[in-house]
Amino acid sequence: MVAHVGITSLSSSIACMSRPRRFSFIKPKPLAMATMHDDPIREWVLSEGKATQITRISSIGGGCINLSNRYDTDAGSFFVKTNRSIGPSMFEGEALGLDAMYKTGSIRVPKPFKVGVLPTGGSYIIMEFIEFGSSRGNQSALGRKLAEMHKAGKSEKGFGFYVDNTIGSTPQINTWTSDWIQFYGEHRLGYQLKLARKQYGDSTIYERGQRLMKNMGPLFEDVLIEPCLLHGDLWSGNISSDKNGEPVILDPACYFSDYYMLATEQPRNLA
Ligand SMILES: Nc1ncnc2c1ncn2[C@@H]1O[C@H](COP(=O)(O)OP(=O)(O)OP(=O)(O)O)[C@@H](O)[C@H]1O
Repeated sequence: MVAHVGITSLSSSIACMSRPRRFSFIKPKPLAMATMHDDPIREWVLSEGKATQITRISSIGGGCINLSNRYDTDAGSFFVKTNRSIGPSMFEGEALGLDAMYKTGSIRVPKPFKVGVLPTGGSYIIMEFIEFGSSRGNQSALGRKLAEMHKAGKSEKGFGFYVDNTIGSTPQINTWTSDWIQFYGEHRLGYQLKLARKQYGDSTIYERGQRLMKNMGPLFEDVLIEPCLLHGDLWSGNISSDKNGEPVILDPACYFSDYYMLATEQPRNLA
């Protein structure tokens, strides 16, 4: 089983794993009660989503950070996440990640459709709704499909991503960097060490980390590391399967890096 064990998302992962999935139904508002511009989600579904009618909106549990809803319409179903307090940049990062993975034509991911701002504050993302199967699917198929994605998702800009995104709710810095050691040292290890020092006020681990960063170079002397597209937050809660048992991955924090970081978040020779 591929498991994400990054520092930032471990505690939120545990909290999320223990959450039961909950479904409840919300009666869609009749048109007269919600004018189109009051509700950009409804507006998108009834225009670019090509629906003429929303038949049901049901809430989906499972996530920790956002509210999730399924919109059933006469043009199929849509999956919608909203966050009442955070601006659109978190969902923009998610949409760019989903789009990058979708375009590799390898593993199944929901196609992102729209990100926007809610008139009452906060933001939303609309994407393809995927009907999940009952199991987590075939794990060797998952491994093969991920490898296909890594092969297909290449970067011409080096290590990083088009935007900074978030892992859980922690910012993830993706500044394009041509050298992997520099990228990993500065934007992954170094950034996390700074957060740990700020949050816990203990500089011992920070100083040890700085020493490690300075001495990483020789460990990778003869290793060729090519940037490839990573999901970036691949823990069991972000892996599922569709009705046909095909693996599906969700809720990414994508960036281009060493594919070995997929499983361990540790550089290969230090694991
Ligand atoms: N495209 C989709 N189609 C159908 N159901 C989905 C889809 N994406 C996610 N889900 C379901 O909704 C739940 C919540 O989604 P997700 O994990 O993306 O929310 P989140 O609040 O952003 O999560 P987290 O707190 O883990 O970052 C998932 O556990 C999954 O069951």
